[in-house]
Amino acid sequence: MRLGGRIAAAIEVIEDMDRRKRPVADALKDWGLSHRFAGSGDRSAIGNIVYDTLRRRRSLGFRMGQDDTSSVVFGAVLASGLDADALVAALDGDRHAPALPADGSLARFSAISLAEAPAAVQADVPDWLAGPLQDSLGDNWVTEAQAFSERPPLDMRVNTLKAAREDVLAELAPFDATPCEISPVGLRIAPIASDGRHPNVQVERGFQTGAFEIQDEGSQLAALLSGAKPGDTVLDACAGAGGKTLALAAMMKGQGVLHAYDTDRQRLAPIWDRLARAGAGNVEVHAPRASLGHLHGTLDLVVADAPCSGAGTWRRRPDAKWRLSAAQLERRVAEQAKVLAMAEAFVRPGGRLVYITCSLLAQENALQVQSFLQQFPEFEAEDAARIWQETLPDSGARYHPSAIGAGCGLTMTPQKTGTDGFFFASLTRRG
Ligand SMILES: C[S@@+](CC[C@H](N)C(=O)[O-])C[C@H]1O[C@@H](n2cnc3c(N)ncnc32)[C@H](O)[C@@H]1O
Repeated sequence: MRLGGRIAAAIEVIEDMDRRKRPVADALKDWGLSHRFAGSGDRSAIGNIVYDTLRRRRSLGFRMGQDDTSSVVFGAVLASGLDADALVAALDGDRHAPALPADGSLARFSAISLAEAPAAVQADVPDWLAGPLQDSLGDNWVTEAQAFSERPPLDMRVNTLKAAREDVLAELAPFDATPCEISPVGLRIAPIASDGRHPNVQVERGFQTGAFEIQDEGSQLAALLSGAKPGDTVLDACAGAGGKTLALAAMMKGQGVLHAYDTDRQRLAPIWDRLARAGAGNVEVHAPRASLGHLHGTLDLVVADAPCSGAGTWRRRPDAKWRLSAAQLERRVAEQAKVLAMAEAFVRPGGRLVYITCSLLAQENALQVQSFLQQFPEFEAEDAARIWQETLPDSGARYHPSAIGAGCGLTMTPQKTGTDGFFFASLTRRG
């Protein structure tokens, strides 16, 4: 396919996503199924155009002077480094190319400065999120939000139950993997450049044999900060597909008991295969509706990796940024309060409740913790800065906890820690 066909395909995918109000990954998958002639190079190029467009949908519309889907897709192609003349030349004679945007918008794109745009446009977020993001991220919120519009790296967590980081690093050397800057068990492959795509590391021997998992560095750090250790009794109260469960199991080195629970059997389903592959032998998975009453008041550590807006993952799921509504956010906040109220009952006196979200919104994070502490005064927040320093002593000055927002919790962001956005708080039951 030539560039014109790829642009036309990207427009088709985004229009399908908008019309059917569904995740972009589904729209892309369907496009692939109904266009089997497209090769893998075309598919990744189209995917990149689609995701680049969604990450910067508003600012691209501003720079083009119009925000219809075709214009913003053309904007994303220009933003990738092709100038307007080269773009026009590349489409010349291509019968699959869509019509060029209205006169002047290609020229306007490079002439106009984004600094002239309203803050929410510069930040590439819906208007209603400007206030909550400013309240959550402070004066620097536009720069913070812009970092969520960058392409993300591919991060992996080495499973120390099965392998050492150097061994996996050697296996992934052909893909230019490097050690993560903060996580001592993390490896990173840089964000996709131009038309390329990340390697399918899941077909590598190390993945198949459980030596590593795909997991964002922020998620790895949140698990490490929880401080689970060999011999502990732990509950992963929102285990989902087991991303944190696997990380906690590795920290516990097979000693102690790790209970994994989730209310959604569909989400929990992959956990069995993943645990087997990882060699995590000390995990007891509890099916939805199982009674965990016998564990009340007994556990050293309860991890509540709560359902949330997912705002911290906008680099990877930019479509979610535009779908999120104030009503949905309110629902997530209510669910989190419910999860915390469920989870606290399992913590023994002196034990800890660790609260994690992949969000940066204060309503889901610090304010949620404050409201919990008011309702359950037998808990107190630990100093998150101290936990960061003790857990990650080699994380360097750039990642000094004061830069990450210490207090009742820590917020990691692409801008501050080079990770997805994550919030972490540790609450101790007095006793
Ligand atoms: C952020 S996801 C968990 C991700 C998972 N811990 C991981 O690292 O892969 C949140 C999970 O909470 C679950 N959940 C929602 N409400 C719950 C509740 N009241 N009790 C337990 N789990 C709940 C959801 O089904 C979802 O799987």
